[in-house]
Amino acid sequence: MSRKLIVGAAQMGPIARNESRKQTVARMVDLMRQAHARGARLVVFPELALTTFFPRWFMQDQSEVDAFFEREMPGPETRPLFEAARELGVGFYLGYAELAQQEGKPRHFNTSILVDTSGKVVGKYRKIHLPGHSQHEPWRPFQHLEKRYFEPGDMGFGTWKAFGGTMGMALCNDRRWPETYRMLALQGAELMMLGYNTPIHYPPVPEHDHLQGFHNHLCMQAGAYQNGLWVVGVAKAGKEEGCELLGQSCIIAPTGEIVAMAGSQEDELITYECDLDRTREIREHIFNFQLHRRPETYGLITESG
Ligand SMILES: NC(=O)N[C@@H](C(=O)O)c1ccc(O)cc1
Repeated sequence: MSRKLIVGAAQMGPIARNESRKQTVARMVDLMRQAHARGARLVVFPELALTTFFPRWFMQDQSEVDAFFEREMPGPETRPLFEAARELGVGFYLGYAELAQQEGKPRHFNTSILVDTSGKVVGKYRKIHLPGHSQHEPWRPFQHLEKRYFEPGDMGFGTWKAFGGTMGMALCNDRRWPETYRMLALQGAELMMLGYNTPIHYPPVPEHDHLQGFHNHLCMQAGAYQNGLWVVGVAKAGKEEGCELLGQSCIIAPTGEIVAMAGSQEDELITYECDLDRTREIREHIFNFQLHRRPETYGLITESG
């Protein structure tokens, strides 16, 4: 199998609170068709791609919260994505809010799945680094209640053999933590897929608002280079329910170079032919883990506190 994989980063523009799953999924299938026309075999969608970014609202009624969650995947409204994968031979990464039943209890996760070109789910990841807060903070112009509506992922960081390589998944805030990339690279990841929803306005430290775009690329470019992997970072962008979300979706080579970037705040597909063998330029040389890492000195990193 070829080690060259044309990957699409399917940035999405705003999703209104009252937009139905059916409408959103139709937008996504359209992006998959564009990807197919450009020869892509894998499309990466944003985090929580099926609905508006609901953690911006404080809700006390759990049924109101649960309306943003998927109880099955695929379900009736998301099935067209899986059918399109099969029809077009285009797999996808999808971020969504997952309501699972584990040992008879409801569990809420911020989840991504990897679906192959036959429409089969081959991997699942549950977001580990949940940002924000868990209580209503009325002083904020909008909330960021991920810590209220989700629990931290319970599956760890994983990789999957698919699309001719070793694929890793992460979600949004995970990209700011170097451990994310290293955990994936140590498991052989050659390409990391990551969807994000990043408000430009950061209420606790507004003097950093103008740095959102810089910090977004800074951490993903560093993560790609220091771990010798491709990074595909995909935004839900634009002014969503009055809240400005960062765009700048991008594909980053293992050298840390941005090789493709979205230029709009709307639904926009960017593609690039990623040669998975290019990971070797880094991993067999400057960051040859076997030769140069000194894990015996890194113990503090895994101690809590
Ligand atoms: N969906 C996310 O994980 N978003 C976070 C991020 O981009 O790291 C984020 C950004 C700004 C905040 O005020 C809170 C959280």
